[in-house]
Amino acid sequence: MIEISNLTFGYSKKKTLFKNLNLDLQTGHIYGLLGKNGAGKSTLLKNLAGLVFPQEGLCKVNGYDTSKRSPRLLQELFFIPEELHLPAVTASRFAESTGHFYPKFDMNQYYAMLSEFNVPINSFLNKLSFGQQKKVMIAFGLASNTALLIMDEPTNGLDIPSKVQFRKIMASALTEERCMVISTHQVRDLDSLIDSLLVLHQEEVVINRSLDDIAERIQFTNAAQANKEGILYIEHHGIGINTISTNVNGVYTKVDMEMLFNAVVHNHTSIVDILK
Ligand SMILES: Nc1ncnc2c1ncn2[C@@H]1O[C@H](COP(=O)(O)OP(=O)(O)OP(=O)(O)O)[C@@H](O)[C@H]1O
Repeated sequence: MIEISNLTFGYSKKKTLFKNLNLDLQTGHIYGLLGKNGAGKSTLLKNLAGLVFPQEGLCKVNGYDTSKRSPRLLQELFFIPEELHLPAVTASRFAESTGHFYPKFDMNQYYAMLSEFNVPINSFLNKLSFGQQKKVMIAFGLASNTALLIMDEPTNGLDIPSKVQFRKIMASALTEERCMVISTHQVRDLDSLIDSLLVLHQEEVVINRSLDDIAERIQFTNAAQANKEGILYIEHHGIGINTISTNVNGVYTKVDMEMLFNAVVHNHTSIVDILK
């Protein structure tokens, strides 16, 4: 559904953020996009949403070039940016005036999610707290039932109970026809939500793998349980040492996304190579 080929982009010609970046994403998945501050996560999402245009290469969603911003594409794509500037209308009025741009928009689903998130539907959106505004947009984006839903830092501003609700609501809204891409630095917020991990590092997507694929190739254990010859990365914590090692015995361990991300950004190319 998403095909990015040889994407080169920079806000100025001199400094590129991506160079010949390639990426293929499929429907039926929730992808988590990780990268250091300034790696270009938001910019990559904006290329996908057709809000900025490649200098070179092509970004396609459902076969449409996103830079052309065709109505047929835009009705199947919803982007929730990190910062919101919502109008002075109620959540109900907003849906009545905007929902019809999305042919599969479901008003009942929208109200059900707002109720689950406990957001007042009769207050002006611009008077709601940042977290409440985020919840309205998340509910609207999910209820739009677009084939592609892109969220930039959706959990920013959500309190702990709302993050739990967010994960629950997201998981229930995924279908085989939808693709969701979420960027965050709050790696823990993605736990038990995403099924595939993308890591953007040094102008490229260096990891694009399902968590199952990752667990098949590498193991996350403490030092005592690690396959000593296969240790690829270690991290000291208060009471011991955690390791990433090659999976030689076929035992699946839970993927520690934070540790994997740390390993990648510290340039442990052997891990990237194993996950290629
Ligand atoms: N509109 C813009 N004009 C010029 N430079 C920009 C613009 N937007 C972003 N940048 C620059 O592009 C780089 C990547 O920014 P981007 O926001 O995509 O990174 P990010 O990975 O989302 O960062 P963060 O994790 O801090 O949100 C940064 O160096 C930023 O200063």
